[in-house]
Amino acid sequence: MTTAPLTFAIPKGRILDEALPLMAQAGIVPEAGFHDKANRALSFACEDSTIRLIRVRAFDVATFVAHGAAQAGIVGSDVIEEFGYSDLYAPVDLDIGHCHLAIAEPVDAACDLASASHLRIATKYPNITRRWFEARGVQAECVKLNGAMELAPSLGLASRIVDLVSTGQTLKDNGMVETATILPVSARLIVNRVAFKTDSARLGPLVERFRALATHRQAA
Ligand SMILES: Nc1ncnc2c1ncn2[C@@H]1O[C@H](COP(=O)(O)OP(=O)(O)OP(=O)(O)O)[C@@H](O)[C@H]1O
Ligand SMILES: O=P(O)(O)OC[C@H]1O[C@H](OP(=O)(O)OP(=O)(O)O)[C@H](O)[C@@H]1O
Repeated sequence: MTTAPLTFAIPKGRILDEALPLMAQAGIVPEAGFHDKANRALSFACEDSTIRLIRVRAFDVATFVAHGAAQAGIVGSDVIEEFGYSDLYAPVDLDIGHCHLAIAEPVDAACDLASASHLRIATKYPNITRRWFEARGVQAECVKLNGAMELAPSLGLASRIVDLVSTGQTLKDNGMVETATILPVSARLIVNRVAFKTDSARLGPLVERFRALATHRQAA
């Protein structure tokens, strides 16, 4: 009987450049076609034929793995927190993809965050945002956007945004200032909990390889 390859999900964009060298050290090396920008394929064989890669949007990495369509993957802790999938196990902080989730407002914001009881906030992270404000007695009405959050205040869509910040350049270039940090973010190895039990022979060593690499990076 031939066993199906393990499906390993990775995000298309930012994390990928940092994740690929780490994956290679853990024995996951995609076929050459993966690096061809003109290639529209979404699923790729690996040098190790027991693993195949799928390249999907960051939020979808968590969904594929939580539902068992992929058995493991790499995703930001922001995405893990936002979904809160109980079927996801995130055993290793990979120490890559560092940024943070923050509240930001226009430099000349009219209303004071401390005295507000209700706020309209543009974000890709409505669950994290609602929870954070609720814990501080503020009702957050979230307008879900998928990008370009920084435009929302100047166009009257929301008074604040909750978005990822890395260098702070995007906020600066759009006349905004960070007022609070909600969550530090880094990329994690994620595994489907059921698969981790039923396919421990393959997933156990894979997790251990990434764990050893992360420990080594953090010690360096
Ligand atoms: N400056 C940053 N801005 C956004 N995300 C960052 C940044 N630095 C690290 N990240 C991480 O990268 C992840 C986004 O990954 P990536 O860009 O691969 O997603 P994507 O699939 O291209 O996103 P989208 O679905 O928004 O198009 C975030 O979830 C976060 O964990
Ligand atoms: O602090 P900085 O270094 O400027 O990075 C932060 C920006 O990066 C992300 O956007 P991204 O470039 O991923 O595009 P997006 O708007 O499509 O999410 C994020 O949403 C911010 O807009």
